Amino acid sequence: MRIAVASDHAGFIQKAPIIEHIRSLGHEVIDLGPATDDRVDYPDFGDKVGRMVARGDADRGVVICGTGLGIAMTADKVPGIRATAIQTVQFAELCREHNDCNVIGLSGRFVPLELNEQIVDTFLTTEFGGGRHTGRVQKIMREDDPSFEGVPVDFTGQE
Ligand SMILES: O=C(CO)[C@H](O)[C@H](O)[C@H](O)COP(=O)(O)O
Repeated sequence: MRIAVASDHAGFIQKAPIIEHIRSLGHEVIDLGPATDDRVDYPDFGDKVGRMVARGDADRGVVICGTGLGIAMTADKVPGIRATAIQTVQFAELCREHNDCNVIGLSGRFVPLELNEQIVDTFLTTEFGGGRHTGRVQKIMREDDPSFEGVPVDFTGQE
């Protein structure tokens, strides 16, 4: 697969080893920066990865900031992206199996590299489960999203 990767200054320390790790698994990596650990704004980099995955120029994305939260929030704003911050291997598995997550946010400050590498392994090897999850994922994406496939949305209880 082609994997887009980016960070901010707080995630920068883990970006190179995570890229190396992803390449060692046989994937192609597109490094969307930054090139140094100078202070930057994480939304600029979350957005770049989200757009690249949404365009289909990358299959999945990995974004790294201090917590993994803000950079994942930003990627998730791009239509077609289902991004979330992940801190455990089990959540990495479930975000793929249940949510067809295509971008994960990692914490460069609070989660050790070894655990983040295991999270990435799981994120890249777990397939979407389909079945009962398909319609739910469609409801996440709403009608104006390019990946919406026409499943009727029933937001029960919605005003
Ligand atoms: O975690 C983050 C956003 O969710 C960022 O990486 C930073 O840790 C956070 O914005 C704090 O930035 P700082 O300039 O390093 O204090």
